[in-house]
Formats: sequence, C-alpha cells, structure tokens
Amino acid sequence: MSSAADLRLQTCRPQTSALSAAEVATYLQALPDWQLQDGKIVRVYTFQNYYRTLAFVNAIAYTIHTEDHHPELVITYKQCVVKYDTHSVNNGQGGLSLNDFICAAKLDAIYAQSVARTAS
Ligand SMILES: C[C@H](O)[C@H](O)[C@H]1CNC2=NC(N)=NC(=O)C2=N1
Repeated sequence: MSSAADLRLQTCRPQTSALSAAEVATYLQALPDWQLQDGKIVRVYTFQNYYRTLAFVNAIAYTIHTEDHHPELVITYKQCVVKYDTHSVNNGQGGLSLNDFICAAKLDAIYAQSVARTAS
C-alpha cells in the first residue's frame, strides 16, 4: 500500500498503461481529499482570499513543470480546483496513471505547508 508520503517522494515517468480500478481505489484511500470525477482525480483547495489562491498556484508551478505533468486548474476567488489525468495511457485515449497520484500527493504537501504558514 502506497501512503501519501510514499507517493510524494516518487518522480513522474512516461506512462503507457492505465491503473486498474482497484489500483485507483487504493491510491484514493491514501489521498482522501481527492475524488474520482469523469475519469480524472479532482481536489478543491480552499483559501482565505484571491491573493492566497494565486500564491498557491505560483507555489505549485515549479513542481508541475519539473514533473512535466500539468493539471487542469480552475481558479476562483477562494478556490483552486485541480484535475489530473494522463493523456498517454489507454493508447492515447487517456486515463489515470501513477503520475496523477504522485503529483496529487506533492500538491497536497505544498498546500499543507502554505496553510500552516498562513493559519493565524
Ligand atoms: C511528454 C509529456 O510528458 C506529456 O505530454 C505530458 C505533459 N503533461 C501532461 N499533463 C497531464 N496532466 N497529463 C499528461 O498526460 C501529460 N503529458
């Protein structure tokens, strides 16, 4: 069983095979704030205001770039909705791969740090 801590220490690699439904369920247990939605994993991150929402987006940019795995981001005043899937699996039709869960765990760690720093 991969914990969130195990996942965030891994690095994205090119993926051609999608995870099975059972594997997806197992990884979602490790990342309880993420949900399966229309074949993607989705998390809503919440913030105090627009500035902090944008600060989070800037904080995750480096990880997104270095992992070369790019989420769909929907940014509103106090929310950033993050959606991940992998285009290259299922013969290019898309699906979920380990990369999606690695990045989800990395983004969760960045969020936990940013909320801890701005708590009061
Ligand atoms: C070659 C390169 O790794 C791929 O095109 C990457 C780029 N970023 C990506 N981002 C996401 N979210 N899914 C992908 O399948 C994907 N593929």
